[in-house]
Amino acid sequence: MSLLVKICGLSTPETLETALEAGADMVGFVFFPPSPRHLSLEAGRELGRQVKRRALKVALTVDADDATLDNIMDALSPDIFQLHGTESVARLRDIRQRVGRPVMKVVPVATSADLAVLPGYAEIAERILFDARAPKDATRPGGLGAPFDWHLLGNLELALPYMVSGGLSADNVAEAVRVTRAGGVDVSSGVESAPGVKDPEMIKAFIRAARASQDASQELSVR
Ligand SMILES: O=C(O)c1ccccc1N[C@@H]1O[C@H](COP(=O)(O)O)[C@@H](O)[C@H]1O
Repeated sequence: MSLLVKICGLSTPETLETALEAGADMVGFVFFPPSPRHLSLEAGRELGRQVKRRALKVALTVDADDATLDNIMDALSPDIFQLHGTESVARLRDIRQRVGRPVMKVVPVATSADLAVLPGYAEIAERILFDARAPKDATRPGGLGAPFDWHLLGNLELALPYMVSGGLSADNVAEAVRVTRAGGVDVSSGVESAPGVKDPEMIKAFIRAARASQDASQELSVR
């Protein structure tokens, strides 16, 4: 299966176009006011129109209430919701039913104990995204450019598809895929020149490096 590449936190037509033309499978839009990548509903609507089915549109939310989810559905009509907060399994079930779209639950990782939540989420979510656990005093639960210890996923057996994020860049994405055996990768800070400012060359380099990592692992498996 081909590696899914998600570029998250896109906020301008130009960088969105770069990600789409470079072959991103998923493009992420952040709806979380404290984030430097936060989008208004109107900006989300415009960027969403630009995608024209060339990639899956992912709406990133953090403990969003029902009204916010409804507004995002109306503006962006996302293909997937990325739930990046402390949503419980029960809340996940409600959201899944309310939006009628697949959900990708983020599991923050710092130690192996963080993986204990997986069986509950796996009943509802279509996909899991493992991200570095943010420090307690962080202003947001992700998008901080910090990696976690990928070896914690080394022996993971999960029936669901999963992706990995947290401090990825063109330089380390191949190693992250090799260690975690993730089916997808997600990046935000690692393709930016400053928080919230996406860099077209870094986006292209990341997608190239992610694709090359897969070619390399396929080569190894036929030897
Ligand atoms: O991007 C943000 O600002 C953000 C805000 C709140 C929750 C998650 C956020 N981003 C996601 O965090 C991970 C890791 O990002 P990074 O590459 O380390 O910057 C990724 O899934 C982003 O989508």
